[in-house]
Amino acid sequence: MQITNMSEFHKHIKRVIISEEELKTAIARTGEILSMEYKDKPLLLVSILKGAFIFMADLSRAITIPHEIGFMAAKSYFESTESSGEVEITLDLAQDISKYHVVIVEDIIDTGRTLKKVMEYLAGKKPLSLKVVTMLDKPDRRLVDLQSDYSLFTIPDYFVIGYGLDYGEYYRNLPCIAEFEEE
Ligand SMILES: O=P(O)(O)OC[C@H]1O[C@H](OP(=O)(O)OP(=O)(O)O)[C@H](O)[C@@H]1O
Ligand code: HPA
Ligand SMILES: [Mg+2]
Repeated sequence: MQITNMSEFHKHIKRVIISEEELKTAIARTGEILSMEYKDKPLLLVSILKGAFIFMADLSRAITIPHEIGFMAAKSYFESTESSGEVEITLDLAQDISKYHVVIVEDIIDTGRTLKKVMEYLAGKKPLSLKVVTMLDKPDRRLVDLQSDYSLFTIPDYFVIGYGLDYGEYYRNLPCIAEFEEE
């Protein structure tokens, strides 16, 4: 799929679910909480690309204590609103994480498959501790029994786009979270 004109682009944006202002407020509050929780500890934020890139950039700037950042990439959704069921890790971390308290930064937990795979992988590298912060949690679609430690918004079973989240690689640049309109 390629979207090259604005009417095609807008046609798939059904309605705003979470506004830019609501996101900003929630991220600022989460930054404060993490800054207190990890004070005087070696903190490493690990973002799961691509979806978490905008949340990661905002959250890192909302955290006022010293910390490092790292990136992994995982993919299981292609041109579909359904998970393919196969999570592929396409980019590995560059750091040795054994001397860090690691916080995984995710954009969304949906079926939970991506997070499960990433958590198992990172736990095997024996960090000092391992927690998860997710911008969005969609518990109705969970297929794997896991929860995040910090969750900014719980959403119903809608396929959502914006603020890093895509459909077919588009819509990551929307400044809010919107419901995707299939056709
Ligand atoms: O809980 P799950 O059902 O596993 O879904 C959550 C994952 O799916 C999306 O990634 P995607 O595969 O779309 O890759 P992307 O981040 O590059 O868009 C999203 O960014 C999460 O990482
Ligand atoms: O609702 C969603 N939107 C975009 N990407 C996703 N990956 C899992 N769930 C979603
Ligand atoms: Mg995606």
